[in-house]
Amino acid sequence: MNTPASSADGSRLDPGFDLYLASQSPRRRDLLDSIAVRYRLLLAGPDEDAEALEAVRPGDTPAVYVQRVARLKGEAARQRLSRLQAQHGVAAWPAAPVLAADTTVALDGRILGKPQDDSEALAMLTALAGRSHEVYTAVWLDGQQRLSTSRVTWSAVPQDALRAYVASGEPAGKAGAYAIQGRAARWISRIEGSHSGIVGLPLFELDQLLTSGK
Ligand SMILES: Cc1cn([C@H]2C[C@H](O)[C@@H](COP(=O)(O)OP(=O)(O)OP(=O)(O)O)O2)c(=O)[nH]c1=O
Repeated sequence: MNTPASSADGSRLDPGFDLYLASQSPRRRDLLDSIAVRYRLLLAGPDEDAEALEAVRPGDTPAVYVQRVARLKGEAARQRLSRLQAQHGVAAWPAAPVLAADTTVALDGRILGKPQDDSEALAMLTALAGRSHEVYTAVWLDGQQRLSTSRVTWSAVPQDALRAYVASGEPAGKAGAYAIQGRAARWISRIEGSHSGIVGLPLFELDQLLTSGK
C-alpha cells in the first residue's frame, strides 16, 4: 500500500511533529513545548461527550480512576484519528503516536475532580489547606501507560485568601481547584514526586513511553 506517511522503502516519513496531543489543556501544551516535543492537536469534536469519560464509578480508587480516564481519552482519540484519515487521507492526517493524560487530586483517598462552581472550589481548597494530599496523573501513549503519583503539602491558608483565590478564576477547570504553576504556589510548602505530573503531564514518564517505543 502506498501511504504518504511512508517512504518508498517502507520507513516512516517525518510528518513534521512527534505525536498527536489529545488534550485541550494549555498546561500540557506548555509542558511538551518545554521539552521540545512537537505535537499536533487532535481534539474532541462537539459530538463527543468528554465529560462522560470522566465519570467516577463506584469502587474507583484514584489510581484506577485516573488510568481508566486517560485510556478512554486515548482510545477515543485514536478512533478520531482513524475517522479523520478515512475522510481526509493520511497525507492530511499522517500516522503518529497519540498522547492523552488525566490528572486527579485525592484527599484521604477521596477523588477531587474539577470544581463545578465557586462554592465547590472553596470547599475543596478549605479541605486541602493545612494538609497533604496526592496528585495522580496517568499518561497514555498508543496503548502504553505510566502513572505518576505525587504528594503535595499545603500550609494553613486564611479563608479570605482562599475566597480571593476562587474569585481570581484560577481554580476553574483544575483538578482539586488549584494550580501549582499559578498563584497557589505560595501556599505549597512541600512536594514529593513530579512537578510536571502535578501540573498535568509527567515528563519523565512521558519520556519513558516515547523511548520504549523506539
Ligand atoms: C493539581 C493541578 C491540576 N491542574 C490541571 C491539569 C489538568 O489540565 C486539570 C485536570 O483536568 P484533566 O481532566 O486531567 O485535563 P483537562 O480537562 O484540562 O484536559 P484534557 O482532558 O483535554 O486533556 O487540572 C493544573 O493545571 N495544576 C495543578 O496544580
